[in-house]
Amino acid sequence: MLTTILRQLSQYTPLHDWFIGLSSRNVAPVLVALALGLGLLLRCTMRKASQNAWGLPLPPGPPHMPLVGNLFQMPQVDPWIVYNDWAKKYSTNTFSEHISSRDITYLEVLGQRIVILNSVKSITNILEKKAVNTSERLWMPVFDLLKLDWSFPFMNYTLFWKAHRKHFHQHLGPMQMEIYRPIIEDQTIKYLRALVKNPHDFCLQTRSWLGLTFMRLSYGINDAQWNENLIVKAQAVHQGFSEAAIAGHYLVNSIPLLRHVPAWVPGAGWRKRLEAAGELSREVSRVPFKQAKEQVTHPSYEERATIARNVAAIGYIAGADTTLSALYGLIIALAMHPEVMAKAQNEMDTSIGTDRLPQPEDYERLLFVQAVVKESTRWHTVGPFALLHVSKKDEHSCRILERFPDPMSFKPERYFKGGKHNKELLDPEFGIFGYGRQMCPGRLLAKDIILAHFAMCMISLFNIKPGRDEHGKEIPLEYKVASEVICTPAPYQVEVRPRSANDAALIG
Ligand code: HEM
Repeated sequence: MLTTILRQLSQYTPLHDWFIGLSSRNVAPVLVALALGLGLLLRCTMRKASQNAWGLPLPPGPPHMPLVGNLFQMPQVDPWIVYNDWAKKYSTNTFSEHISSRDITYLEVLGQRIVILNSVKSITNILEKKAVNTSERLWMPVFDLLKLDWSFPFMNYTLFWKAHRKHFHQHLGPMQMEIYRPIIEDQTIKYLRALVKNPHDFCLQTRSWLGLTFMRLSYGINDAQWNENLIVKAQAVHQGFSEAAIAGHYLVNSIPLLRHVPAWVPGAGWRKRLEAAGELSREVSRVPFKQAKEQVTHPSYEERATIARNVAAIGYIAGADTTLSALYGLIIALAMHPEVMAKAQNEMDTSIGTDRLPQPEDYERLLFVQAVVKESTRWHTVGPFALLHVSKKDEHSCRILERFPDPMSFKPERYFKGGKHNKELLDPEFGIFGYGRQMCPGRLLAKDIILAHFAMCMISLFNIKPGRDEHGKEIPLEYKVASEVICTPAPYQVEVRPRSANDAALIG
């Protein structure tokens, strides 16, 4: 039995061939070796886990620690490269005669079938046309400990999920953007003023601006301290979920029985951390809604309380880090391509002048700025694999690649042909926000923040350049991603300064 489990688990490690030869007689020394290895591994990951990719301290509290860290994780190669190789090796055409074999990769891991969709055609056929069958979610054992039953991105395709979706649309549809703009604008102005005074903390300030904006939008409370306290807790829940959702991060996801290991058992510290995060998750999903309801009138409070509070609570958790990652992608793209920045600034100066701040209405006219944002969301894809879709019947899950010529280059010009919109090219928006019935319901808000507020303000008011070291020498920028559930550019340093004194004065 033990040897079988070890052989199965070893599929994820470079030791697979060795484990195949394992017999029940030599299993004891292997277990001792594994225990020692595990101890070492936990020590290493513990040090790493005290900071996130951007070097920002993680919020206090749990759960920053995987049980079996990197042992079962994919090798440190960009996952899309691995999936592309798999597409060549393991493609199949079992599912439909209309889809070619390179469109789909079919794998079986620990008895679980995984289907990777490699093309727009297979995604449309499977996740959109057959959405009734392919819109379930994967519930992991660790989610029970994290008490994520309120979190609707993990709900199956049920009436309860539909009620959440409807509520989300009612409050984040195109008409509602007008209601939210004053809040976004107020927070944006505060952020830009702070940035002019202190351009060094660009990354932290951008994060804080988005966090406060999302909390204000979710609960309607304009109290920075209240919102900040809540952000710290929501961030801990988000971190817990992000780690839990990475395949192989928690052994309990592969061996659900481990859920029942009591927290006092030596080595079960992971359970304590998950349980503490679970308590925070309950708190975040209930308490702020109750407090806010006592303080403000917010349109959503009139609705069914459970759904309204679940939707409010997920706004920050699903929206803030995804949007932040997209902004970090845009910023590094601009800093690495001064010619693109100059062309976008020129378009803004000629279309709206230099004597006022850009307004959301302006962006319809700014075709090149729009192309810059489009290209940055393609070049730096925040969720390259969306969230897993699970099928009810024997069908499928996830997604990937459609070809753009020279895909690794940042070229907003690719969206134009003969001076006009290039209709031959796939709109990168296909895919960025997911597929079918579970396509991201926050996409209008995300686009509003990214384009109508952030991109226009940054491009028209600031110059963004590579950062400098203590000798004043430019630090070369390199785009790499720290790939997890949400892909974030690896930390980089940029210099963000107003283009002129006049620009700084416009912010007040
Ligand atoms: C650039 C920013 C964003 C990106 C790239 C993004 C991307 C995604 C993706 C890929 C999915 C999975 C869709 C699928 O399963 O096929 C998703 C789902 C979701 N997103 Fe977003 N998102 C962003 C911003 C937001 C914002 C601002 C909010 C909330 C205000 C939000 C709320 C949600 C929710 C609630 C779901 C789950 C939907 C469901 O399961 O029915 N997202 N998002």
